[in-house]
Amino acid sequence: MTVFIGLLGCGTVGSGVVELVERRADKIAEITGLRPVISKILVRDIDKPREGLVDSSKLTTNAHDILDDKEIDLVIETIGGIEPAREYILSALRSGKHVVTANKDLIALHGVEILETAERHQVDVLYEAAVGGAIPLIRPLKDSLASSDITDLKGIINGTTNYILSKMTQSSISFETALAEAQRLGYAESDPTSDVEGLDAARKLTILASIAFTSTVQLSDVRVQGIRKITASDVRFADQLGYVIKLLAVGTDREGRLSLEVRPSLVPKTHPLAHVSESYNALYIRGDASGDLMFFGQGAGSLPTASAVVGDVIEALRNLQLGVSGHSQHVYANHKPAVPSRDFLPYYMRLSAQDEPGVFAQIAQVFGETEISMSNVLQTPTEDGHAEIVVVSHKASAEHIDTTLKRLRQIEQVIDIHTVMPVES
Ligand SMILES: NC(=O)C1=CN([C@@H]2O[C@H](COP(=O)(O)OP(=O)(O)OC[C@H]3O[C@@H](n4cnc5c(N)ncnc54)[C@H](OP(=O)(O)O)[C@@H]3O)[C@@H](O)[C@H]2O)C=CC1
Ligand SMILES: N[C@@H](CC=O)C(=O)O
Ligand code: NA
Repeated sequence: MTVFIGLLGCGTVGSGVVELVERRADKIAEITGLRPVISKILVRDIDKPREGLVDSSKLTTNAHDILDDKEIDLVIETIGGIEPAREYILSALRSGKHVVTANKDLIALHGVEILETAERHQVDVLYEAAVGGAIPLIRPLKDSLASSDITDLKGIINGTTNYILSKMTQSSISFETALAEAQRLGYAESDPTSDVEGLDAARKLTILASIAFTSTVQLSDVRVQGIRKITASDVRFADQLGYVIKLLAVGTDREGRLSLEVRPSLVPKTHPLAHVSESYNALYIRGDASGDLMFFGQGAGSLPTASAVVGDVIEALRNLQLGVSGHSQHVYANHKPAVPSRDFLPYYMRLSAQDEPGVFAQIAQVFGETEISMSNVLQTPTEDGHAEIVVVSHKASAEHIDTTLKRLRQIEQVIDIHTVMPVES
């Protein structure tokens, strides 16, 4: 039997989905007993040249051609953003169509509304592609690992920033050139600000943390810092000190209190996360029974993301065939409070100061008075007669570091504190 599919959006991910559904149709029919056929494809610009297997006779610019088509049982959404994707998905669910989406913005912000609508209409809504591209994360957390209390999530969940930081480290190319390349390769969001500012990773962490910590996590629970302020100097200093810089997403559940953060961090070159390069993502998960696990794979790009989308299509078809649709989603009733992290970590600080006798002594005095010991110090003169100073502290709380930074800013000869990042051990 054939199941007709409507595809909303046919860009980087959507065109990969067209290719993969075509390529895997026989196998999917063999696995599920149902043959998927993409019968209509919604795009914004019908005249745009399209490569690959996209059949132009299936294209439409009218969403109703798909949403009102009674023959279509499943809708795949790869438009991105909030509207009109939200309205199209809700409309599809209300008409009894199953939905597969790669849209983390939407699931992070309107997940509860979408999951509850799907539940009411007894249809599936699946979103494995929304986090970590090809890496199975949502399903393992929802099913295989539900036997454990998950206490820690830590990883690299944005391909664009990881690509930029890897290129700045390995090839010394500029931030702007690396970002342009990530856009050309289809890793970046249509507005790459959300990648660079850490918002894309924060949305993904919201989704992961909701499932891992069985709580309705909100995007506002996540403290977010992106990589915009990281310069070639930071990359160079980190390298000299034996680290690489990575944008990490970190979530912990400590007796029902959640700490959720996305922030650039120094990772020792010997740490497994240091070797996760370019568009690859990786996530550590710690559970009380499972112990530590690490998931690794391609977190962005056309076919890797399409592989997760088509994996969800297979699950939806299987559920349809077994008559068990509408039971895949979970909405968590409780909301665990979000609190600042209490973890003690070493910190990296880069500041510039007047290159004068006695300035370094004043800086060292502040560290002494605020009782934070320094484990490493680098100082280099700059061309404009200033000094660039890097201090790596011993372990301290974020609050304690803030007090030290305030005191450092009061030193007249301290011009600016450019970068402050925790250091992973
Ligand atoms: N790129 C990646 O690596 C990954 C992306 N995602 C998510 O997948 C989704 C799609 O991303 P991506 O494929 O990169 O995005 P693209 O910008 O490449 O593609 C978007 C597609 O949607 C169509 N579209 C946009 N707005 C409208 C509209 N208002 N009405 C109809 N069609 C519209 C575009 O039409 P047209 O072709 O005519 O311009 C295009 O075909 C996003 O939610 C993204 O976050 C998730 C994981 C990885
Ligand atoms: N822009 C995202 C795409 C995948 O989710 C990223 O860079 O990771
Ligand atoms: Na995934």
